[in-house]
Amino acid sequence: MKVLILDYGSQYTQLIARVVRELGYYSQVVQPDEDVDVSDIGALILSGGPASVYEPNAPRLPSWFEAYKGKVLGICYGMQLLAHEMGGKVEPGELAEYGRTEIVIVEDDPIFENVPRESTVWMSHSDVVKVLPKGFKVTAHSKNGMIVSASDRERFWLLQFHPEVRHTQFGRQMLQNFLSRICGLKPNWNLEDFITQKIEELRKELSGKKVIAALSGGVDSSVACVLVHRAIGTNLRCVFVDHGLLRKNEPEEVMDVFKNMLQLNVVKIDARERFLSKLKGVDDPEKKRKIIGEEFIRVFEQEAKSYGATHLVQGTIYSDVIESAKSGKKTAAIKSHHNVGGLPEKMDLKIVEPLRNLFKDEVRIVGEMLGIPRSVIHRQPFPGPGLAVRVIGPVDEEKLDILREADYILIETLRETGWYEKIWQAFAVLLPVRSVGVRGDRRAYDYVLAIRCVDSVEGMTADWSKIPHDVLDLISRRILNGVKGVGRVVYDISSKPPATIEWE
Ligand SMILES: Nc1ncnc2c1ncn2[C@@H]1O[C@H](COP(=O)(O)OP(=O)(O)OP(=O)(O)O)[C@@H](O)[C@H]1O
Ligand SMILES: O=c1[nH]c(=O)c2[nH+]cn([C@@H]3O[C@H](COP(=O)(O)O)[C@@H](O)[C@H]3O)c2[nH]1
Ligand SMILES: NC(=O)CC[C@H](N)C(=O)O
Ligand SMILES: [Mg+2]
Repeated sequence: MKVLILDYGSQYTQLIARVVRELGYYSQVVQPDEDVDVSDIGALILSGGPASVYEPNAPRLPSWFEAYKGKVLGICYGMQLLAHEMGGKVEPGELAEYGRTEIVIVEDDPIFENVPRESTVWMSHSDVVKVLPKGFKVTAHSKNGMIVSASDRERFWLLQFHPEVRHTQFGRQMLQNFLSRICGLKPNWNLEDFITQKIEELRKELSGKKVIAALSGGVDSSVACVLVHRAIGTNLRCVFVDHGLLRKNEPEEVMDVFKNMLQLNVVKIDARERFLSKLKGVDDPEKKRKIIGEEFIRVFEQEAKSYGATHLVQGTIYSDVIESAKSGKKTAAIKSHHNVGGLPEKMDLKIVEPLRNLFKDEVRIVGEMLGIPRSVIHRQPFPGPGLAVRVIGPVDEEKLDILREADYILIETLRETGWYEKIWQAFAVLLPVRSVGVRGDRRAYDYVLAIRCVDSVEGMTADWSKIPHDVLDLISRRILNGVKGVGRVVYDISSKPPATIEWE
């Protein structure tokens, strides 16, 4: 039995799924227009969302909703939608509530077991449920008198606030109450069982077959490769592409870890020449990304052929799956992310995605259990197109060398000062701008280098990291003294949105 989460577009939908899993219950996120098997749902949670239920095109309950007879928790939009559909009244509120709100429980309810009468919750709404459907009772008010919680005590529990966010003091307790006391579920999700079952499944599917995997040395593809390796051993060939856009020492380090430490069958393809010649003179970021994606495909096609592979392993994780289900609906295209993601339609290989139901933090735990070194598991993310999107404008060897050296100094300094693991992602960007300086009484005219360090959770939003000035100072002096060609260092203080994390 699983906990099904209906995604009405909230920023926090994935967070609901994660908290539920942390509590020990298997959860899955689906869109309201997706088909599901209702017999397998142990509890249903409706997420929040940006729409207003009284608008004509607002998303509604799924077609299978009537067939589902179990208990339902509606959060924010989910609460408003249930109230509206069952004959209650939802209206624009006079004042919106964003952020911290104090609530008072006014009626005993199993969802509030072990929750004090007064506590702090996190809100993000402007609509309000003015009238509840018949049979419902208000169970908590906000201090300014709004209905923040209600239930019919049989099937439906409604919360106007977000129990899934950490700022809601007793949010986890409430979700735990819903799942165990109200729905009567027993914890059924742990990652050790996941590993054993997955290896068994992979063995059934792949034994006797030749399989290749795109290995970047990043967290996701590494864990996927090690898992498949456990299942089929040397019939797996991991393909690591050196496209000439990797960081200093990266090719050697990746080969050392996977070949020598983890004893995987891994080949490094030296594709520097073909990538760099295709990129020569190309200025437009999207064109650069497309060229790189295309070349990746060509390289993998060749490798699959020469190895006689029928299957390709990818490190797709659950947030990729949720995002791609959403995209194509009304999400604007900001940039083409290269995962080797375009592969499935264009190649004649079956795709194997052992991690497609796991979140990144779960992937990390699985990686640790599989004995992958900490240096890999806690590596900061690095984009498939590599340094090509960090040399702004046309890419050439000279610029790549400058950037490689500066990036190396940045990362080493962050490690030395204990900042590397505190920052979600840190890197240098070489700008196509020169600036005047003075070195030993001589005029200098060198490139400007930007440092980008961000705090984030999944990379969807980000803020620039508040690194102490003395650390920034050390980074700047070391780069200015140690990297020929860089004459000025600047720190990027843009959040995402409106900026993105990478500059291209
Ligand atoms: N240099 C490379 N050689 C082979 N495959 C690559 C390379 N770069 C990227 N890939 C493929 O593209 C996929 C997507 O890259 P992405 O950066 O999202 O994931 P990752 O590298 O596995 O993990 P992380 O998000 O931690 O960097 C990788 O899982 C890998 O399959
Ligand atoms: O595998 C990848 N292929 C790509 O093409 C790509 N572009 C950006 N990124 C990484 O994604 C996160 C968000 O980046 P943006 O804010 O720049 O979109 C950040 O972590 C970026 O490094 C990529 N990863
Ligand atoms: N976060 C939400 O679910 C918001 C619901 C609705 N759009 C409101 O503003 O009240
Ligand atoms: Mg990566």
